[in-house]
Amino acid sequence: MPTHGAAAGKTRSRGCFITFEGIDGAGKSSQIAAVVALLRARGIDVDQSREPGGTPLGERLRELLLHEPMHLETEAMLMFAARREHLAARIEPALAAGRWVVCDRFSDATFAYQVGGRGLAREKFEALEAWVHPGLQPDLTLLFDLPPDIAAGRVASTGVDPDRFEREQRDFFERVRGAYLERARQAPQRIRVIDANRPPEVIRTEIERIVAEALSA
Ligand SMILES: Nc1ncnc2c1ncn2[C@@H]1O[C@H](COP(=O)(O)OP(=O)(O)O)[C@@H](O)[C@H]1O
Ligand SMILES: Cc1cn([C@H]2C[C@H](O)[C@@H](COP(=O)(O)OP(=O)(O)O)O2)c(=O)[nH]c1=O
Repeated sequence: MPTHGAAAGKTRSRGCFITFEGIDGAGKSSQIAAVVALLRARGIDVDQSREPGGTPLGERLRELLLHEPMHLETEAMLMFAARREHLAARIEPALAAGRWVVCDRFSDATFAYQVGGRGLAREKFEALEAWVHPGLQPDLTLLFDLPPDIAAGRVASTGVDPDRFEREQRDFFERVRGAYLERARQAPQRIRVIDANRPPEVIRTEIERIVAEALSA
């Protein structure tokens, strides 16, 4: 974990990159604001963002990705095109300036949804990842893990019209969940699996402990 020199009043160092992941309805959006508030209360300069999106172009690509039917490989490449722009225009400059970046989803989501959920060839995912962000991964990823039937119930209860991904069936989300857990097993130091089938306050306490650990590392 990089030092948080700006917060501690030491020499400014590279910022920390934290991502949130999980299937739709896992509850990550509800917790991101709390983490950002916690970090800001500690004097850390935080840029909160999301994928797909995070830049004007990325948000336009998000609209297409969430609503326009397309080939699986088009979908994967557009996710990485939006990410390339996001890294160049926002993430890299922020981290280089010592700001922290808290992002709702990153490349683990492409592994989970496009490789796990849709069946994109792994080598194609790996090639895109190596092209778009060689040597860069989040410093910490909080993976919200939840059975798909419970997550689907939560999504339905919001009353918001489901997008192209949210309309997928349970077996799709079983594969997405499995791919996320596989990715977590490959990078256990970086990806912390959170049992999201608990009350929000309990999850929040656990996340605050993990982030506090990151702060003191
Ligand atoms: N731990 C939780 N227990 C029960 N309901 C939750 C929990 N966390 C979030 N929710 C509810 O589930 C819905 C989806 O949560 P949200 O944070 O938008 O999920 P995500 O961003 O992971 O798709 C919202 O209505 C939210 O209030
Ligand atoms: C970043 C990313 C998102 N997605 C999908 C997951 C989500 O269904 C959708 C939008 O993400 P998000 O806004 O996080 O959805 P929600 O808040 O409802 O959980 O995009 C991918 O399929 N691949 C990706 O690389």
